[in-house]
Amino acid sequence: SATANVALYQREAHSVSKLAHLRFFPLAVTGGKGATLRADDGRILIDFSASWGAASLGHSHPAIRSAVDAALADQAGASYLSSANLPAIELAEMLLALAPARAAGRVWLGHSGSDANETASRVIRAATGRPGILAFEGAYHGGTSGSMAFSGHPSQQEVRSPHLTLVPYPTASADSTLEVIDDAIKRKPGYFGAFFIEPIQSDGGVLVPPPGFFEAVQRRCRDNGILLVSDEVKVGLGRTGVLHAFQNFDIEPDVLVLGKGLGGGLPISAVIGPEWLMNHCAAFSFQTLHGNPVCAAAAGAVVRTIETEKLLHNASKVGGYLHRLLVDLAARQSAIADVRGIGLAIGIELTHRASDGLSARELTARVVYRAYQLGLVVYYVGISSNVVELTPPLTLSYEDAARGVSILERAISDVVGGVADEGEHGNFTGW
Ligand SMILES: Cc1ncc(COP(=O)(O)O)c(/C=N/[C@@H]2CCCCNC2=O)c1O
Repeated sequence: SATANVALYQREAHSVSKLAHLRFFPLAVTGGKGATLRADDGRILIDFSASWGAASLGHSHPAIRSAVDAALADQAGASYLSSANLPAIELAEMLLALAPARAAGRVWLGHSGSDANETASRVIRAATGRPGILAFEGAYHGGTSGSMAFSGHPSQQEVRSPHLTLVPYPTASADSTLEVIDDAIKRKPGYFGAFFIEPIQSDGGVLVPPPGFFEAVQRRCRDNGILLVSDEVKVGLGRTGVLHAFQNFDIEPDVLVLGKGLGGGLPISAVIGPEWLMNHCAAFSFQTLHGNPVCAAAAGAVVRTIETEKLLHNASKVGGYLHRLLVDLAARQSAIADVRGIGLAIGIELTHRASDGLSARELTARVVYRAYQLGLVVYYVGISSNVVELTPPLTLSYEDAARGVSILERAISDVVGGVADEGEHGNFTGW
């Protein structure tokens, strides 16, 4: 019942800070298995978010449990700063073997996508002497000062670097964005050291670039000595049905950034880049628990399991099935303006409802809240907060995909039909 949730929520309100809250409904989780979460009132909910893509193997995956247990049973220290450890070395070797040739030099291990992107931007500036960074409007590269500094998401306006040049994300035509890029590079030759891209721009609204766009971006980077950095924190590691999301295009980045799903729910990230860059100097970017054997072992289990359980295939097949179900749903629900994405990285854009003056943002907040009430966990993204984002575990089954979509359909119908929501969603500000 809702009171049980509120009870745990009330306990949380008297102990846990709200500084990290990005809340859409009063979910309190006490457990989880596969693509489901158990709420503290005993309800089992389908999880179409996987905690923003981190639970890549779903919840309580045995491969992660046994890897973590083994790493803890004979713990090789708790950091790779001042001693090497086998799990971190094994993980680095695995990631180098999977990395694109241009990036296959050395691996830095961190805790999060934020510290990984921050490290990549800092070391590129230090190693090239070029302070300028190109990135896209709407891009989310992190929540630390150093990674917000070159993000373009509206939630991160106050901390932008003066060396950041944001370019518009291309919609149908790439030409106008390419002109902006050409102009920026021409004005400041030798100034830009890095161009940060997300193969699919997630928090900006699950945006897929027009064909040929990233190839054109890469040509400009290569022609002007600008390193192409693929931020695959959310859509990498199999989510789009191929190992690296950049492989959906004919490009090869110079630097690859991984996070979220790399640890399967444990905090670990990676920057993979050429040796000249990644060995620029020692003692350059470190935090105490970086490269600890437990998280490294979990990540090794994730990378191995993607292979052994053929999760690229599953992401592609179940992702395609999910996409088709949602396109069919869009034909029945005028509130859905677009369904887009690749594999198990999908965005459902909702549009405003002229009939009752609900803004797209308000409609989306109500749909997400109602879906939670009906048993589906899903959040929204987008520069206008009107895109329902699906980043379920890569292990998602056809059955759970179908169950989740039918709940989503009911949620949309209830909100559009005025059935749902006693206004409680208003207590949750989301972004
Ligand atoms: C492409 C991309 N790059 C870097 C990050 C930052 O990762 P961390 O939140 O692990 O520091 C993210 C994080 N994305 C946010 C995390 C916070 C909640 C909002 N939704 C996200 O997925 C990201 O999507």
